[in-house]
Amino acid sequence: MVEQDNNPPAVKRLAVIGVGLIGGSLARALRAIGQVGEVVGCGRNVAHLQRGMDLGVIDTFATDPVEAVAGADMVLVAVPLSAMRQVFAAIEPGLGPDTVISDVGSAKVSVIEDARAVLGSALDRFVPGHPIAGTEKSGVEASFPDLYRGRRVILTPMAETRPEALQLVRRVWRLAGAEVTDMAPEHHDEVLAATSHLPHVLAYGLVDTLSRWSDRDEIFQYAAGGFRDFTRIASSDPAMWRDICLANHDAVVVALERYSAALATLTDAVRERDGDQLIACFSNARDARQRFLDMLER
Ligand SMILES: NC(=O)C1=CN([C@@H]2O[C@H](COP(=O)(O)OP(=O)(O)OC[C@H]3O[C@@H](n4cnc5c(N)ncnc54)[C@H](O)[C@@H]3O)[C@@H](O)[C@H]2O)C=CC1
Ligand SMILES: O=C(O)C(=O)Cc1ccc(O)cc1
Repeated sequence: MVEQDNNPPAVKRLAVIGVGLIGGSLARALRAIGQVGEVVGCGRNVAHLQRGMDLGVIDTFATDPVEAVAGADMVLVAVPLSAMRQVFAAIEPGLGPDTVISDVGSAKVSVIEDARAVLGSALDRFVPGHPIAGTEKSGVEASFPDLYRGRRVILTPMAETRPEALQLVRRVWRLAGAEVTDMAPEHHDEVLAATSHLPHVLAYGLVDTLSRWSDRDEIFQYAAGGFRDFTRIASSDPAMWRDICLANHDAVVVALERYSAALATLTDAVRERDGDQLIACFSNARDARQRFLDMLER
């Protein structure tokens, strides 16, 4: 049943800076339930913004960030991590005294540093956020309204974040169907380095290595479903993942080093034909993955 009533929408005017997979999906989710009055898109590419209008994701657009955020009660910054600081600086002069600003960046410490550097007096209305939902696809065409349904969103509020700003952002993500959790930004970056950033680097590393194994792509012809499952995320946007590795470098290096040590131990076990150690590793991994799947179903 679509939730629709005569109450005013949660957000009267939403400005989405960066109308791609993530920003476009939140706009679609709120529109689908009548919880946004108007969506203004902002980006650098007019053809992409026009596509967002044609798809019904945004109502209107502006390429000037100040124009885009004028009169908005909420601004969602959904651009690559390397563009965050420049976008915050560009929107700052257009923000109203009560405009709430949030972002969706995959690393949080770096985004908070960017906001602190340029958001000025609007910093107390900035709510750093990260939806743990996405796909390997990019762009507004890939956006869909149910992306956040049943998924988690992590908010990493700062000491100065106003409670009413946090409340609005929390409400918006809940309306989109997400389960919202608060977390310290440093902890967020460590956890996501392990569960998201490391697997992406591993998938890219595996496919890159195999593609160089032979000068043709011959070995891929013999890959089974497991290879496809393991490497889906290597189809993700390389520039986005470069940005994530650079923004969260300390935690990603720690995760990679821990994984490398575990891989060295596994290599020894295979070399020494230590079947017991292989069984111990594989069984523990299978049990842990089952617990993970059970958690998803709860
Ligand atoms: N793709 C995913 O699965 C997830 C991505 N994220 C984060 O969300 C953010 C956006 O990612 P996606 O939506 O996947 O990317 P996307 O490529 O689909 O969309 C990004 C949009 O930002 C625009 N853009 C780039 N630079 C800009 C600038 N300087 N000013 C205005 N617009 C600009 C692009 O033209 C594009 O429309 C990234 O920070 C990423 O780390 C978070 C969760 C999941
Ligand atoms: O495609 C997938 O499975 C993902 O893992 C998507 C994703 C990418 C980046 C994030 O910060 C969060 C989720």
